[in-house]
Amino acid sequence: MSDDIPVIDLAAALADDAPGDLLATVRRAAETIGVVQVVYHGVPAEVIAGFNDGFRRVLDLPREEKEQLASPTGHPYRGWRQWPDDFGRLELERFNIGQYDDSDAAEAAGLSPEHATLYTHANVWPPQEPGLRVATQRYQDAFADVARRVLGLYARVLDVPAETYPLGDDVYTTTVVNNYPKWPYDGASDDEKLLLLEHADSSVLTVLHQEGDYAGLQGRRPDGTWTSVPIRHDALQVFTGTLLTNWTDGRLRPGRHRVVAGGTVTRRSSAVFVHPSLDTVVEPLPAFADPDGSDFEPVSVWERASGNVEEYLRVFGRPEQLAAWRENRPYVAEVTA
Ligand SMILES: O=C(O)CCC(=O)C(=O)O
Ligand SMILES: [Fe+2]
Repeated sequence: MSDDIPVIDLAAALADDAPGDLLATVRRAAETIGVVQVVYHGVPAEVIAGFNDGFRRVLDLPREEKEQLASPTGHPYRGWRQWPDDFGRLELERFNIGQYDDSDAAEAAGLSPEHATLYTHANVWPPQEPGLRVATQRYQDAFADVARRVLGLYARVLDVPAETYPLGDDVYTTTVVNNYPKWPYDGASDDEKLLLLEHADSSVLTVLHQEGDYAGLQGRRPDGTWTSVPIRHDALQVFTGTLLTNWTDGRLRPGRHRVVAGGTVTRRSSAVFVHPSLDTVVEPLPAFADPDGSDFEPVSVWERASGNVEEYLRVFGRPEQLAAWRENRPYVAEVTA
């Protein structure tokens, strides 16, 4: 049953005469499961296809060619990377893209020299796909715009002014393409075939696009059970991240999700994680703050972003990966199958 992850006509929900039951549905989802699908989201089909088709061709390249697309300095959030499980079996293949190509580009876009250091490790662009850089820029901007409009909708359904969430124009975004392998091990339960473990994103909102022939993405209901997000070619999935939960003092729930293996073709997804500008400190906004205090600690977007790589490697880093990062060289995981 997927009624708890509603499909929302975003244009209708943002219209002056939006039906009350549609707004009530949005509100219920935002206050419980923290995931909605949006249709009529306004992102042109060619923007989505330009990005996804390009990355599909990249991820379909022979492994020897993809190895050349790993970050030359071992940065875990730049370029191509594979994740084996503890048995060396491929769980996930990813391509990560930073918002700016390098620190010069970040400064040219108006970031302070300190903030521009986030981009010291440059993006990797596959020479096989010369159009991908521009296609990615369009995709990331269009998805950030969807996040802005969904935030406006979430203000509307909670009856607070549209500008309540100070996302601003200078958002901080990160982008990832996920490629999940076909699962050759039959008969396993969902818990035994997790390709991406349960988590909530640390964004304000994440806007995702999924492709494949099975509903591998699942959202966690408040009672702890799971519900799948059906594949709809016209829909984008929007997850509430922990920063929005903090801003609303817990009122809007983080969309906890995971990915289960299945299907007969490679499942692909791509996500744009949308955050406020790097100089924002996120804490409950006046519209939501409880005068008796909050359980939420202030979060500095800059401290989070700048500590991200070390934190990731501390939790998930394999010894060879850590060594590569310390020695400023590419890391390519050993994969057995
Ligand atoms: O592949 C998906 O549908 C989800 C990906 C995801 O949760 C993530 O990249 O954070
Ligand atoms: Fe996620």
